Amino acid sequence: MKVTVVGAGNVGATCANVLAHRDFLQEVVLLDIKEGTAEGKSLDSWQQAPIDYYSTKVTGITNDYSKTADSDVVVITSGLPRKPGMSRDDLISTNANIVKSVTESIAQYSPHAVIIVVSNPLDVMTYCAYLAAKKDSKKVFGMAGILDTARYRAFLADEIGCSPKDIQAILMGGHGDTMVPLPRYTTVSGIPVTELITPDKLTAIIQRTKVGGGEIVNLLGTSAWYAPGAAAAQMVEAILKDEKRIFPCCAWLTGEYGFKDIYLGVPVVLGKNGIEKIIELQLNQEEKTLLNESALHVKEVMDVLDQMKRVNA
Ligand SMILES: NC(=O)C1=CN([C@@H]2O[C@H](COP(=O)(O)OP(=O)(O)OC[C@H]3O[C@@H](n4cnc5c(N)ncnc54)[C@H](O)[C@@H]3O)[C@@H](O)[C@H]2O)C=CC1
Ligand SMILES: O=C([O-])CC(=O)C(=O)O
Repeated sequence: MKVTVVGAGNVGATCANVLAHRDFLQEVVLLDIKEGTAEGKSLDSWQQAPIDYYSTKVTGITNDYSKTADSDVVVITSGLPRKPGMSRDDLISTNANIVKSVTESIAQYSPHAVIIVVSNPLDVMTYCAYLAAKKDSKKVFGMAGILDTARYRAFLADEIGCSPKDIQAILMGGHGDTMVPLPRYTTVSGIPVTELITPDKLTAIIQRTKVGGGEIVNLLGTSAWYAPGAAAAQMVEAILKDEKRIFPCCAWLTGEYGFKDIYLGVPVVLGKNGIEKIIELQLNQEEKTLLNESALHVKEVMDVLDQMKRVNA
């Protein structure tokens, strides 16, 4: 089994390193456009192997896509991260060019690969990769929901005073400040979260989750990478081990939840074929309204991408 991670920056290198630690892959290729970056981080990862006991070697490559040939899964993390004061949407023009050209190269050498997009603005970059890959949408999807629910779960664990392992949650919508955490579908080892936390505290945690990416950008001057890299690796593992895990992922909708022709975060089953099923929850009116607002925002930014394509055509 072969995995390629494109972009050996903070998120991509973390993802490759987490995959190496999982120790189930024959090959992980880490590719970057910047000479030496992928090679250096791969070497560092291999020198960690005797300490942390794994045998999966990451191979670093500068921009030679022939070395990525026949990958089973490709994770695209190439692109600019935002800086304080920026929104994810501000990255659209630079990152759309990068994601389009990377996806075309990947499609040429690994026509059957499942593609997981991480670059921002996530929902629209996933759409961009889908257009460039020209393949079944069940094999082109985005990572955001695992990260966003992980933040929500971590904040809840702090507040409740329990292990984050025991918090199950789902969250939907775009990967932006309009995302929709779902307290009705949040439990702590089966106990409804509302029995363990006051409504005010829960509302504050939902709000903090929505701007969780920005909180880290303001602290670091760039965006997060440990949790995002691990989240993408978790998706890779679910696919290659055919685990049928249920995660919130950014998926192409064809009528689910009343939406068509849009990439949006929804619960899916992940297995060897990529997205094997989109799960449709019975949302209440308030949840539907929030999801509609989020979808409207994503659609607006998708329209910007379509407009850019027309100008560049
Ligand atoms: N979906 C999500 O939840 C998250 C998304 N992100 C996004 O992931 C992306 C990467 O973030 P970081 O790793 O922190 O950025 P980074 O700047 O550390 O790394 C990006 C890497 O992409 C490389 N790159 C640029 N153009 C390339 C090309 N054409 N081909 C190959 N490599 C290329 C750069 O040389 C750099 O090493 C950003 O767009 C960021 O906003 C970050 C965190 C979470
Ligand atoms: O906030 C950002 O720009 C990066 C990202 O998507 C996240 O960490 O959620």
